Amino acid sequence: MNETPSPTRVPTWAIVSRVAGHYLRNQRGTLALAIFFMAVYALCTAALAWLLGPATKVLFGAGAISAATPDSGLATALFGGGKAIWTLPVAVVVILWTRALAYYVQQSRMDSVGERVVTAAQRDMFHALVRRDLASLNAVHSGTFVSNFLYDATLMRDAISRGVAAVALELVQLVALVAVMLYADWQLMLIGIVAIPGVAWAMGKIGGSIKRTTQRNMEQTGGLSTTITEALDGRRVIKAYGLEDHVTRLAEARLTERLKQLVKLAKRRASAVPVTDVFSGVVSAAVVFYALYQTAHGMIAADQFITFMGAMLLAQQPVRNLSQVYTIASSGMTAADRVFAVIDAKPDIVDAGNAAELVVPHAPAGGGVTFKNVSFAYAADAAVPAVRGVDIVVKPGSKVALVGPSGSGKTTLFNLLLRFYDVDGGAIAIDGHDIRTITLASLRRAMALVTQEPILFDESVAANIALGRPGASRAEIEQAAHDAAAHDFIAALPQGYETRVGEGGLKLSGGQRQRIAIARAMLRNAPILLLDEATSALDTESERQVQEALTRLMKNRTTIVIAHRLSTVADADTLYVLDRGRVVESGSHAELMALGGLYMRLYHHNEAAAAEVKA
Ligand SMILES: Nc1ncnc2c1ncn2[C@@H]1O[C@H](COP(=O)(O)OP(=O)(O)OP(=O)(O)O)[C@@H](O)[C@H]1O
Repeated sequence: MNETPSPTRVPTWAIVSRVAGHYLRNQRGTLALAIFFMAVYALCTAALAWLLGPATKVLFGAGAISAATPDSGLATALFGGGKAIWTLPVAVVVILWTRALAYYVQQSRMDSVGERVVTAAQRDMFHALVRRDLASLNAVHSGTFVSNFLYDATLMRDAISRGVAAVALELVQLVALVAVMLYADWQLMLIGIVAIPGVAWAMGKIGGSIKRTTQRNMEQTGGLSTTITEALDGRRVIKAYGLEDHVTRLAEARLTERLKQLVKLAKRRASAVPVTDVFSGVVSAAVVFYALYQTAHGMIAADQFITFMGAMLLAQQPVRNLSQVYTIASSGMTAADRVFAVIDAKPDIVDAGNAAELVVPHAPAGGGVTFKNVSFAYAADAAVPAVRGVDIVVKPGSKVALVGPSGSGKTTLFNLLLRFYDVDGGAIAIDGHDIRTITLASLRRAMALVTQEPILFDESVAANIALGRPGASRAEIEQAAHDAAAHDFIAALPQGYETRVGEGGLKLSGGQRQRIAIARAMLRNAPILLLDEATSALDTESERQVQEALTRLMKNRTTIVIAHRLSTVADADTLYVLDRGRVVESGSHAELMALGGLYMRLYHHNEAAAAEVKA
């Protein structure tokens, strides 16, 4: 089973432009507000650096302030004439409070943008997921999808709310601080700029490594989700066979493997700040050296020097944060790539361009099904066709049974009729219409499928029945339940039709679940009924009740039934006996028994097994 749905396929710019164009587009207002407050935050930081000049003047006297300083007029107006003792502290408080408010607004807005983007992406993922072909759903383990949904989407959110937000915030701050540094001394500033290529190169290296480690980590998270879903889905078998230790070992192996990658990732991420510090340390030393040289030669005033150093020290934090942002963004890109891979997966089984809506009347007017020379092989086992040269005719209103040993192709024929897969050769038609020429929705509307293990969702009984025909009235739901011999037990449940059935319908017995599934099929009122071993998992009493319900359900409908217990289909109009993908015999029960072939052997084998069970 493929657990690696998406190696990195798309360039970074394409991912960024897709997030921006598709997901951030309708959040422009919030983004503009956040960016405005980021600018306010940055200006406040720059103002703090600038304030160091006047503060120096106050502390060291007027001689400390450079006459050439362009803002000395403003500084004098605000802080001159002894006012500084009041105005300077007030300015510090006002700037810090404004900065705090700006931080809160921009951060909360950006977080909400991140959450909205992720929810929109999850919505798109789910939409694409449920519309995928069965083949592609089968090819990826459900645990991987769970991890796409929860883990990858969260990394994507972090990249936006902590990554994009921080990039914008820190960049604006950096620009403002650079402006202060330039104003204080442009030559010193040039020395500072020398560090940028070095830091960028180092960050590129670290980011690339983080991307690769994140990719592996995501795959392992998918594997871990798989182990957890399997352990929960198989809980009954695990308990019955005492497999707790076995599955715990599996989970531990996954966790240990994942931990290794997480530790590696943590190391890569943590290396971003020190690497930046190494570069900025060298540059700071060079700046200090040159500044001291200038001071010694009377080329720079004390307030300029202090302002420059203040701005440079304040700039360390944005530079550090930017280096970390790169690591968060790298993970987010990898995650977004995987998320988009899920969203972009297009089903192969789609409506043909000129597909028509098929309306199938109930028998006897319609509902005839024909398989003509049908062949099909699953992609996983392309060399061995699952069915080949199959010819089956199901007349409207008749009951046809598909029988045969395990693996002979019975379920595959259902899969093909429902167009879960397309035939490789031959054709399937309903009332003479090739099913590839009609819309998928109308094709599937014409059929009701009742499976051996009915699928119930953790909703109310009424909601589960209503899935047969969304929008059905309460009276119609109850009528369907009556017809399925389910009304009495439903009425006896604690909240009647409003009782939740539990995960997978676990709060109900097998027979009860089956009758709810039959009620659902009753409500669907489809002209063609597909029964897949509908009674084989039940005890005698439940089977009798379900069988009665099924008999009512089959009235005026074409029925195709897969059966292992041949006694339940002895009354079928025609039985098709499959063996290794081919129809080897067909006819009524009596005809097939008279033939004395595979069917007769299977029948005797069945009878003997049933007698053994009774004994
Ligand atoms: N999703 C799949 N991918 C690959 N091979 C498959 C798949 N499903 C079924 N097969 C193969 O196709 C063949 C027919 O399987 P199918 O499920 O149609 O048999 P069946 O008659 O319904 O068996 P059973 O009575 O045991 O349910 C088998 O060899 C099986 O291994």
